[in-house]
Amino acid sequence: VRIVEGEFKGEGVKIGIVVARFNDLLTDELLSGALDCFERHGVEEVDVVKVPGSFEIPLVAKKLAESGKYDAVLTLGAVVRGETKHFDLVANEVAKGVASVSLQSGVPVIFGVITVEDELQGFNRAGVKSNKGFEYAMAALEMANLMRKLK
Ligand SMILES: O=c1[nH]c(NC[C@H](O)[C@H](O)[C@H](O)CO)c([N+](=O)[O-])c(=O)[nH]1
Repeated sequence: VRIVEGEFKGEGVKIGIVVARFNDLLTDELLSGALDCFERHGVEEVDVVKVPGSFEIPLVAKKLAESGKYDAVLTLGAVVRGETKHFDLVANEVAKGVASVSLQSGVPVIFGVITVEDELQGFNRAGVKSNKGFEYAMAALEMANLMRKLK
C-alpha cells in the first residue's frame, strides 16, 4: 500500500493569504495565528491581501490562485451571526466561492472563514482557547507539500 501525504516543510513554499477586515477583532487574531504557524515552519514567502469583508474573499483568492505565484492560498474571515440574515448569505457564498476557485485554478485554497454565533464563540476559536488561524495555516502547508508530490 502506498500512502501519499503532505509534510509540513516550509522551505521554498509560497503562501498567499486573503483576510477580511470585517470583524477584525477576530480576523486579526486568525491572521497572527496563521503567520505564527508559517514563521515556525520556515515559510519565507507570505503575501497578505486585506479585503473589506468575507464576501470579497473569493474574487481575490481567484486572483492570487491564478497568478501562479503561490503553492497555496489561505482565506481568513469571521462571519458572526448578528441580527441580520446577512450571516447565512455571506457564509454560504464564501464557502461556495472558495471551493470553486480551488477546483478551477488547481491551487489549494483553504477555507479559513469561521462562522460563529457571537464574538465570544469567535474568540474561543481565534486565540483564547485555540487558534483556528494556526490550524488552517497547517492545512495550507500540508496541501502545498502534497500538491508537489502529486505533480
Ligand atoms: O466578513 C464578514 N462580512 C460580513 N458582511 C460584509 C460582507 O462580507 C461584504 O463585505 C459586504 O456585503 C459588501 O460586499 C458579515 N456580516 O454582514 O455579518 C460578517 O459577519 N463577516
